[in-house]
Amino acid sequence: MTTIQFDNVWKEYDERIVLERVNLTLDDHEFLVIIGPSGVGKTTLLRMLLSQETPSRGRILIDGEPIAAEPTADRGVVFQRYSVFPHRTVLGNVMMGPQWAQAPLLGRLFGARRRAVEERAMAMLTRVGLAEHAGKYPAQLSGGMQQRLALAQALIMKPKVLLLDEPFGALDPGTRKQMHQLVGELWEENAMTIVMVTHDLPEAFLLGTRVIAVDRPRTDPQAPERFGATIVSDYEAKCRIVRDSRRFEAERTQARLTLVSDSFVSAGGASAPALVKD
Ligand SMILES: Nc1ncnc2c1ncn2[C@@H]1O[C@H](COP(=O)(O)OP(=O)(O)OP(=O)(O)O)[C@@H](O)[C@H]1O
Repeated sequence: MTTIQFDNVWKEYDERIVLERVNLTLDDHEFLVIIGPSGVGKTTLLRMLLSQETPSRGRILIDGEPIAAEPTADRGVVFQRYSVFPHRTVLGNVMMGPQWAQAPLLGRLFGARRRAVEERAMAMLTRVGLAEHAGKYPAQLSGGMQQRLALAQALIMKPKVLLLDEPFGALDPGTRKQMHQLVGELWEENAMTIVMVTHDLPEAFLLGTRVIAVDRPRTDPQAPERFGATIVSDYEAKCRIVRDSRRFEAERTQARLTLVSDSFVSAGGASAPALVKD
């Protein structure tokens, strides 16, 4: 269960007001999409949700508590340009987060603990369709594959909130469509809250349960820094019945996955891949 609240949030850089009076309450398992003109402050909103920036005024609450001052593992992020590490293999990239979480000094695990993380990472790579590329380096992958890797890297940390900053902006239309499908499925399966920035309106309404437009409602041509942007429109992008039926479908899929993996364990005595679709 994750709720997010922006309570009269402002962001100023020196004399310049970028965002003002941002008030927003997000329900659990929402897929919020932020749209708006270039330079208006969309990424700044995401960066505040990651604790990479702090509000100049107001506060942000997650599950009713003030947001942590530092970035934490329960908030994952995928950027437009690849946030993966070029000198690590695909598998190495996905294993990195859990290894640092469990071994904060060395960033490396050994023995059974390493094998357990490797198994989880392989299951995640299977889920995003990259298992057969586990030994490759990011430069050997296409743009869409690199974004799937970035998603796997974020999701293995089981974030409560996933932040997506124009994650499909650099992809061709076909790959984009596949990524829409994948992100929609992962959102349902992982029961997390997603906040995504995009410039693509159809994409916003296809994926979002809620879409907000951010813009400057007033401007002073003599002093453009005087007024900031805020939420100027707020659309419920999917009616309750569509959301409920999608959730029902996801729960059915999850139940099938559990069944498949249980029968695999009892039949073979070995551990099953965590996520295998029938
Ligand atoms: N660290 C910073 N110091 C000063 N100004 C900044 C800083 N970070 C962002 N800004 C300014 O804040 C404004 C909003 O930037 P932001 O990147 O959030 O916009 P955006 O809506 O995401 O833009 P785009 O759609 O082009 O990515 C910009 O004018 C930018 O120059």
